[in-house]
Amino acid sequence: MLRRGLLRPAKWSRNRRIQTSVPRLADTFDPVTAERAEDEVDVCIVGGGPAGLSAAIRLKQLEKETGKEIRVVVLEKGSEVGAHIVSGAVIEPRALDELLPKWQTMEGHPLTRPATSSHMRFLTKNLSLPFPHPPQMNNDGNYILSLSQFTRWLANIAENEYGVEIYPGFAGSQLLLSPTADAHDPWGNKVRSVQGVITNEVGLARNFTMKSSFEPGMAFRAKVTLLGEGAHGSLSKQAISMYQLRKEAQPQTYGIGLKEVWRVDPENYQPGLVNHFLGWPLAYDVYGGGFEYHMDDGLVTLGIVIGLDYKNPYLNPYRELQRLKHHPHFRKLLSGKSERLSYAARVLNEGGLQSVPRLHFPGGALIGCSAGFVNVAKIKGTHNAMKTGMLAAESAFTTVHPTESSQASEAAADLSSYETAYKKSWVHEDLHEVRNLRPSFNTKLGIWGGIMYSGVDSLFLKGSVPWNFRHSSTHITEESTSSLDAAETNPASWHQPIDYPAFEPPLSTDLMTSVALTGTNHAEDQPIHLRVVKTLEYMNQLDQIRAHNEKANPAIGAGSKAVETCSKDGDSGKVEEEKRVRSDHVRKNVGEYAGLLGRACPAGVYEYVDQEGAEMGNGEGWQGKKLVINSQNCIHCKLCDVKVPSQDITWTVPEGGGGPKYTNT
Ligand SMILES: Cc1cc2nc3c(=O)[nH]c(=O)nc-3n(C[C@H](O)[C@H](O)[C@H](O)COP(=O)(O)OP(=O)(O)OC[C@H]3O[C@@H](n4cnc5c(N)ncnc54)[C@H](O)[C@@H]3O)c2cc1C
Ligand code: SF4
Repeated sequence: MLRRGLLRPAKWSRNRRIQTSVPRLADTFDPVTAERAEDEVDVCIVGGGPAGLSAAIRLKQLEKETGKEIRVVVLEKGSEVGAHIVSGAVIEPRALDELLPKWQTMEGHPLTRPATSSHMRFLTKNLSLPFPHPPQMNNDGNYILSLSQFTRWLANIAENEYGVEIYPGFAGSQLLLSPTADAHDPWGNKVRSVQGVITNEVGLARNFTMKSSFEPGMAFRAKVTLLGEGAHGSLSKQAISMYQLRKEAQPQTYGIGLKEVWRVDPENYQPGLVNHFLGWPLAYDVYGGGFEYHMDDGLVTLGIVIGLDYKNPYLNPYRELQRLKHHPHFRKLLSGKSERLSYAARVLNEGGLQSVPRLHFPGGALIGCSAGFVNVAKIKGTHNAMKTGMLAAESAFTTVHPTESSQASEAAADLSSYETAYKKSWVHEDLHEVRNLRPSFNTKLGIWGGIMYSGVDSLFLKGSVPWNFRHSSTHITEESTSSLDAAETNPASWHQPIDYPAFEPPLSTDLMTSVALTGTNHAEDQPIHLRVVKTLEYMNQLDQIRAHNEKANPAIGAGSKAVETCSKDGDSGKVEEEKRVRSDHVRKNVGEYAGLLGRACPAGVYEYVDQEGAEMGNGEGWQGKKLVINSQNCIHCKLCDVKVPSQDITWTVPEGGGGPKYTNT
């Protein structure tokens, strides 16, 4: 795999256009007028997860089958493929069976531990009671593995057997738009098409001036751009908003999954065992539960998934996971010579079928969890992510190499055939059957009503009813890009703080001890990638991008102006505006929601600290409190962007290669 700063393969320079003017150091960087190196590819895939890698392999298989050459590039923001992958994971191999039918005979494949028994248990504080599990949770034929290791294996195959170009350490930070409106969005509006992706600049200082290590981001100009960024991707969010892809779908909803990997005492190891847990420690009105999967090599992955529509701002997902391990069941499992190896967290889509947006836009498409194909009843999304990647690849291939019956076109790539194929595929069936289960927990009948409805639907009705439940009665329109989960949060005054038990190391530890296990690192002096910006402003800025691009260098379009509110030196209007936004943020989040992010972020990035002395009057705080963002700790889970009640945090990509370094999550 290519690493940033190393020699590029011959192919790299084939179409690369390097412009000659060198930026003066300490200048402020302007992303719109910047001169960049360019590379031309047929298909640019953002994200080296199961969806992106499956799409890449399928494209190259079609090249082999037809003899028609296609250049495929995968950009991955992690320092290597798998470094940012977090999953359970018990996976259904049906998409893999289709993609690589001979995988069982392939060297080093990681599907070595079949799931041999699956159980559901209901926990009270001290008891673990058997509970009937829905048929969807049957794991016959499935495998327990580390998805991080699975993607590494898939990346090797993509690269070494099929010639996919994979560039880890390259974060897609902007969509490259056509200079003029050359296409129509799904609703008939004249829009600019996506013509590729611009990667993040490297070597910018916190105040946006250029350090000696500065390298502008590269433009990957592509006939087709596939966004496979996983749940709540930052470019996907822009595309969904720009092309109104959610116009006919319900808002997406999310859960936060936190997990640990333990090497357990051999006495407690039951290879192939899958346990799911309902009940304690979560309050009765919180959707979620625990999991425990016995992988290969004496390793057990355990964790908790919590619906982000939780109401009580005092809830602390990290403390819930630590408390879960205090249950007698987990105390026993983790006793003796057991040792914790890893900690990780990531949001996952829970919206299901009702929340799947339009999948294609002029020039590209959303694949995998960028669109949101997790089957919540199964707690599985990998099979659907892979299959949608494959379906999009087939559509992309025909766009790049039109058949005699499909006309070659100069216009932006149209991947509507992918949308049609998805609707006819087993992915759609998989989601259709369970579409009412998760939203049934949001009816007036509450959690117990949801459990009862889900039992009847999953056992007998199997989704064959004429109705579709909505995710919430909260007044958020389908077109809105605001988060439904954020809107579900209650003011702190409606709740009591939660009294979490003290940590009992090594069974349960403080947050920073866990974060240290993620290997997270970001270059210290870089612009803060967690931008405090009002959502409405963010949306207005997206509109401005389009206008701005009319005037800007037509070769290299849009992007980071949309998410850039950090002030630059000497821009006093912006400094004042930024202070006002931060002050509003603190007033809303501390004043009404007891500083929710200080608890909810699973890496301790946000702190509402006391302002001191001269700082008191500088206008960026509220009633003696100010917001501190320890962005170097961010593990890229995306919770803050989804859950912050004020909807004024936008997660953007930091320098490529930064973030966690997961190996077995
Ligand atoms: C706690 C938890 C438990 C789960 N358990 C299971 C399970 O047991 N079984 C199952 O099947 N599914 C499970 N899932 C869901 C499953 O992990 C996802 O459905 C699957 O990973 C989606 O694959 P993807 O390729 O769409 O996205 P991801 O796996 O999220 O991969 C996206 C990749 O894109 C990269 N990326 C993102 N943005 C950019 C950018 N702008 N530029 C460059 N790179 C970028 C990321 O670094 C990442 O490598 C679980 C999820 C979680 C969080
Ligand atoms: S800052 Fe946001 S994305 Fe980063 S770890 Fe915290 S909640 Fe997750």
